This record gives sequence, C-alpha cells and structure tokens, in this order.
Amino acid sequence: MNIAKVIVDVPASSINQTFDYLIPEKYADILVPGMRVIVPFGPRKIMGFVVGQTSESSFDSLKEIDEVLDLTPVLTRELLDLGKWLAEETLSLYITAFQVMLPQVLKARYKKELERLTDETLSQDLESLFAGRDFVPYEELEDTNLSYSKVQQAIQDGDVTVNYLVKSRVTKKQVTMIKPNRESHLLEEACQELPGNAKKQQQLLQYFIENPYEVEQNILIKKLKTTRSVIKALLDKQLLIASKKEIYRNPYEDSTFEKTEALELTKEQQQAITPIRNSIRQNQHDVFLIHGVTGSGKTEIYLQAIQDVIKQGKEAIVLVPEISLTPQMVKRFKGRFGSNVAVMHSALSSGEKYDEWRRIHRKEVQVVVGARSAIFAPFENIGIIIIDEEHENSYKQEDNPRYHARDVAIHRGEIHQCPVVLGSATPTLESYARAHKGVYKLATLRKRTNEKDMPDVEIVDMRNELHEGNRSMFSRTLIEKMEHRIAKGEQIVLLLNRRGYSTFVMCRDCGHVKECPHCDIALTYHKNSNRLKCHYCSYEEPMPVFCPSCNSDLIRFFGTGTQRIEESLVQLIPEARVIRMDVDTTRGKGAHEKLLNQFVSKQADILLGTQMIAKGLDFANVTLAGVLTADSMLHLPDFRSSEKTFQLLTQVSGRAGRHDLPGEVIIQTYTPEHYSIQLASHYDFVQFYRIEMNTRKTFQYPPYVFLTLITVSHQNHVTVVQTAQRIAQLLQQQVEDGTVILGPTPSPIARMKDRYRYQCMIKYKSEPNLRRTIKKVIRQFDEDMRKNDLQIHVDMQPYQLM
Ligand SMILES: Nc1ncnc2c1ncn2[C@@H]1O[C@H](COP(=O)(O)OP(=O)(O)OP(=O)(O)O)[C@@H](O)[C@H]1O
Ligand SMILES: [Zn+2]
Ligand SMILES: [Zn+2]
Repeated sequence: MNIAKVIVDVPASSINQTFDYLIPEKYADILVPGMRVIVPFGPRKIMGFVVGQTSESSFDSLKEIDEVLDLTPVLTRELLDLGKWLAEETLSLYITAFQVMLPQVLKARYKKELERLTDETLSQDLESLFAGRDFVPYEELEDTNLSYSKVQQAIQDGDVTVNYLVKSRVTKKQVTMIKPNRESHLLEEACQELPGNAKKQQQLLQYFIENPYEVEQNILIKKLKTTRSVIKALLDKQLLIASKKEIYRNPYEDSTFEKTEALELTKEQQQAITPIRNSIRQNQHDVFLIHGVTGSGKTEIYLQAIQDVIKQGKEAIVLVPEISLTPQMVKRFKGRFGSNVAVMHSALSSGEKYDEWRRIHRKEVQVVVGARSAIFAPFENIGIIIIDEEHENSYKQEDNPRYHARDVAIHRGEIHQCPVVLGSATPTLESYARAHKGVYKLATLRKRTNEKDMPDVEIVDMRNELHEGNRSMFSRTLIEKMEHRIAKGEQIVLLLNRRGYSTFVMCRDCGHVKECPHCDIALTYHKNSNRLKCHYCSYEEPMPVFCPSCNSDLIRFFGTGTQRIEESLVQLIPEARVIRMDVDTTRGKGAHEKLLNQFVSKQADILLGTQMIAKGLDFANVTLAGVLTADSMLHLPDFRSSEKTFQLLTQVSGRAGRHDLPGEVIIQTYTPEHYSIQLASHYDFVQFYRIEMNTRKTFQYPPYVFLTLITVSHQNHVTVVQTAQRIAQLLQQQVEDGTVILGPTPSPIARMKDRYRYQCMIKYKSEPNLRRTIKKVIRQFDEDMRKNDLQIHVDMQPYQLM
C-alpha cells in the first residue's frame, strides 16, 4: 500500500477524480485516509486529501507526496464517504465537498508548532526535539530524523499536540487571572484594617477569604459587580496577585452559566419524547417532526433527549438557524451541559471556530450547537441529530456544494442509526407532508408550557387608514397601544418585513431609478454615510445631488427602511426609546448581543427590526408585537411566498406574552383577506397546510413535484442565451415524459457583478437518472467553463428563486 489516492485542490470538473501518488518511506507508517497532503501537480505544489491507499496504479512514473500536513486525519472515514455522497447528490466537486466540512483554518496553509502537554518524560528523541521548550516550530520536526509515527503516538497519548498558528491576532487569547496573595486569616486581618468606607474592597477580600482560588478577572467583575479599580487597589496593597493566562478562545465563559436541571415534562412533552427515547435506546434511525406552537417546550424536549444520548456515551448535534443562535439559546445548552458543549457560529473568529472544532475532533465535548455547517461535526458516535426551526431557509447553502442540512442530517442519521428530530411551530410543507404520510413520525404540542393562550392577534387594514387620512406607516390602533404599553413600563417588538422592500433612489421628475452599474438591481440608500450601496456586489457611490438622467434636483430615496421607520416613530411618540436592529446596526462583532442586552435590561421600550428579531427571542416584559407590513413579501415571484409569510407572522406572534404578562399582536396589512394572514392570526397551521397544499397541487410545485434550477452566467449576453438554450434542448431529449423544462428565461436578477444570467427550471415527478443526465449535458461545456469563464450552476433543491 505504497500509493495514495488523492483528491487535489483544483476546483475544476475535469480534475474531479483521484490522482495517484507514491508515499515516501518516512510517511509510510503514519499516512491514513482523511489526512491532508501537499503534492506536486503540474508545475505547482497543491493541497489534497488522501481518500484511499493502494499498492497498484494504472499509471507509471508516479510522483511522490511532498509533505503530509496532518498527523491525525482531519476527516474521519465517515466524513470521507459523506463528502463523496454530498458531491454526487449536489453535483459539486469532491474537493468542494471536503472543504465545506472543515473550519476555515484548515483550508489554507498555516505555520504549525508542536506543543508539549505533559510534564512526564517523553521518549528520548522527543525530549531532544523539545529541548526544554514547551513549543517547537513544526519545521524542526521535519528537519530531524525523528519518525513521524513516534510523534503520532505521542499525540494519540495526549502528550503532544499540533497547533495551527492562525494570524497572531486570533491565535491565543490571554486573560488576567486574580488570586489571593496571602492566606485567608491574613486576608481577614487586612480586611479589618481597611477604612470603613472601602466597602467594595472589603467585599472583594471577603470573596477571596471564602473562595481562595484563582479566578478570571472578568468573571470576578461580573460576579461581584465590582470594578477594575477596586481590584487594582488590592493588587497594589499586594493582598491579591494577578497573572496572565493563555486560554482556549472559548467565546462563552462556561463558568458564568447557571446550571439548570431537567424540568418535569408536561403530558404533551412526554408523549412527544417517548418515541424519541425509544429510538435512542434501540439505536434506531427514525425521523421525528415536532410540530409545537411557540413556547410549547420543544427545546426542553431536545435537552432531555440529549441527556439520554450523553448517558449512552454518544454524541449530539443540534442545528439552530444562524440568527437564533443568540446568547439566550447558547445559555440553555451550556446551562444544562456546561463545558460539554461546543458552539459553532459564524460570528466567531476563525481561530475561535477552529478551537471549537478541535474540541469536537478530540472528543472533548459530546454536544455541538451550531448553524448549518455544524452538521459536519467530526463526531464518530452520534446518538441524535436535532434541527430546530426546521423551516428556516438558512439550512440551505446557496453556494457550492448547494446542500440542505436536513438531507445531510438524515443521511448521517441512517449511518449512525440514530434519530433525527425536526422541530418547528411552522414546519415546511415538505416535512409536514412527509409526516402526514407516515414517513416522519409526527408529534404535536398544542399548548404553551405555562398553559397561557397564544396572544390575541388583531389585523389592521391599512387601506382604511389611508382613506381616513393617516399616511404614516403606523395605524392609529398600533400607536395607541404602544403609548399605552410605554406608560405601563412594558415593552414592544416591531417587525419591518424587509424582504421585497428597500430604500431605493428615484427621480421624481423622470422616474429614473439609480441601479448598480454591475448588477441589474436598484442601489440601496444608506443614510449614515449618505451613500448608495449594492447589496449583491458591494459597489458603492455617493448619493447624487442631480438626477444623472434628466439633471433634476428632485432625486430622492423611496421605500421604507428601518432607519426611516425609526425616525417617524420617534416623531409620533417622542418619549419612546427605540433600539433598531438590522444588518447595519448589527455588523460589528457582538453588536447583536449588545443591543439585545440593552433591550432586556429595559434601556429601551421598543425593539424595531427586520426578520432577525422574529426568531427565538424570549423577553419576559414584551406584551405587544407589531408587524408593520405583513404583505410585503406576499407578492414576490416565489411559490413559497405565502408559506414564508405565514411562518414569519407566526414567529413574531410568539414573541409576545410568553411569561406572566398577557400579550397582544397587531398585524398591519393591505391584503387582510389573504389566507396566510387570516390563518396566521388564528394560529391555524393545519388549515394553512391544507389550503397551501391545494395551491401547490394545482400549480404543480413542491412537494408535489421536484425542482432543479440551472443557472448560466457569462459576461457576454449572446453566449449566455445560446448556452442556456442548448442546455434546455439537450435536457429535453433525455428526460422522462411528463418532466417539464421551463425556460431558458433571464434570472430574476438578470445581471450580477457584470455577468448576464439565464436559467432553466426542471420540474419533475420521477427522474432517477437526472443527476447523470445533467452531468453529461454540462460536460459538453467543460472547455468553455475552463477557458472562457462560462459558469453553470446546478441547484438540485432551489430555495432562492430570485
Ligand atoms: N416541562 C416544563 N415545565 C415548566 N416549564 C417548562 C417546561 N418545558 C419548558 N418550559 C419552559 O417554557 C418556556 C418555553 O419553552 P421552550 O423555549 O422550550 O419552547 P419552544 O417550543 O422551544 O419555544 P420556541 O418555539 O418559541 O423557541 C421556557 O421558558 C422553558 O423553560
Ligand atoms: Zn452590484
Ligand atoms: Zn430625472
């Protein structure tokens, strides 16, 4: 087995296969599939993944592997297989599928070092390598004759580890630790000698008299509500002593989470969890759909099911949509399982992400809570996979590989023979239909755990407001109710449904709309910088003073952004303190969390925001939720627009009155009679499901058919049209009767980043060979893609039809 099969990092379909390389003697003992290597490829040296080994090759004069990057495989056997499956399922390249499963840090080449983890004596050659140091540059290892297998053994024994030196900014985090500098009785004496007014210092000393241990300065400050200057005073008196300590970049200080215990489950919860527990006990793969109203205790069910899995010595993956991966959510998992939880979140720095991944890889944790890509957590003994808010679009990756985390979850669930649990108050029609047919097992939670009714929903017809002379974005009812709440010291959540709306700039004289010069899309006005920005390619320019088309100075912005709403809100209710949450105010790291904390600590009366405020937030003091424009996305050219509207309205309604105070919801709309608005106001999911399924059946949309979207793009318009037409023709010849090929038509955004875009949609009921057919068709354009920058994207499960 002296030959390695390698998938190389060249993202081209002509290279999408394994290449054979000779394994040099020095790597013979240590190399296993799943490791990354550097190999010569043409004139270059590139990275690749070892996916297999063999002793024979049909090629002669093989080149040698240049370097082995990992001493422990970064991809497990299962993940290697999963990568192959993923590539085939989504028609993407093997290399892209492997890359998506790994943290960013492992996708590039970084300097490495060996770190000694033990004080025990190591083998002699390792001792001479470390030569008294704790850290050794990796190159030194490569320069010695030391056998890699010895180092590998030391890593497996936990004596040594390999670190990646991600840019120094994120490599190591140092924290200040504080501990007492004297024995407790001496501290007590000192405490009595402090002046009587030094209450804060006394409190701090008292703490260390009772807890004579080292503690992180920041935690101390939080716990005792004390300050740096108080600590400094005692440091200066040499009663305490400070030191620096390097820590894992654990972004959530575990010790600050209060421990929670399993709650006694309600009847409904028990009924829902029992079959899940059975599957866990019997190592059986089933898919469960928990349809439970907001506040019905789904999360508690997840927590207790995970508890069972941990007891079995197995692992759990919990997926949460990016925007609901809030500190509140993390707290619930860390509160129950403490440091046994890793969190994977896009707001973490690449170093932090790598640390969390490594905790999983080393099996230091049994639970991971994360956004979409956490589905690839390198666990090897999975006992449950949970997808919360399963209807969320963010589970679909809109980039290659275009996968849906739900499909990956079910595939891994089959491999590990473990249950997969999908939960939502508004499941997708696809999932609910499967539950209806018995493919998934359905559990329904009808009641909130606190037995409180869902809040009353009032629909306000904005057309009437207009007729009666109210031109503002706020109905009189909503204003009245807001004023009432503010007077009582209660809080309000206001949602501006922003999809379909934006602040674009238009000339009132000639109607000219300012568009991005590279994309066929209106530019968005940003007031803070007084600039126009493109949300697709990040092009920007200053707000024009004169219309570029007719030179009129009546060029103004239109539409309704959160910023505009905030301004008019403050005009209407001057005493209102408003926190605005949108892409602009939440950009910085931790900004999201900071705004929420301000709201929780009642520094504001109103939380105004886009979709991001509708999910998962749980505020005790919120008694009114308002939706400003319920119908703004009802008319988008997307067959899921009614479903999305229903989901959003239901989610927002769930924000109010979750605790002791009763809640109320106002939905403002121009189409009050629409079924998704009417049924959302009655929380009638099942009726909505029935009506919407009928519509889907009539117009032949999923779940009655499958869709595949092929998008062609190129700088030259003619090339795009011709290619798209040719693809449609070729497909037409090969698909089954009854399969429909729509298009080619221009994509809804017909040009993006200077590239024209056309699309074909395939609608089918059964096409067992579709993937093969598409591959064959696209292969004909290989050369154009390689040499001529033609792009063809295939999405086997399109969600963004725009
Ligand atoms: N068995 C129980 N007994 C008492 N309280 C419970 C129980 N289960 C859950 N709760 C509490 O009820 C509240 C709502 O529960 P939870 O957040 O789990 O519901 P959910 O269905 O996940 O809500 P959402 O869909 O809005 O996220 C929480 O405060 C939770 O602590
Ligand atoms: Zn643009
Ligand atoms: Zn003009």
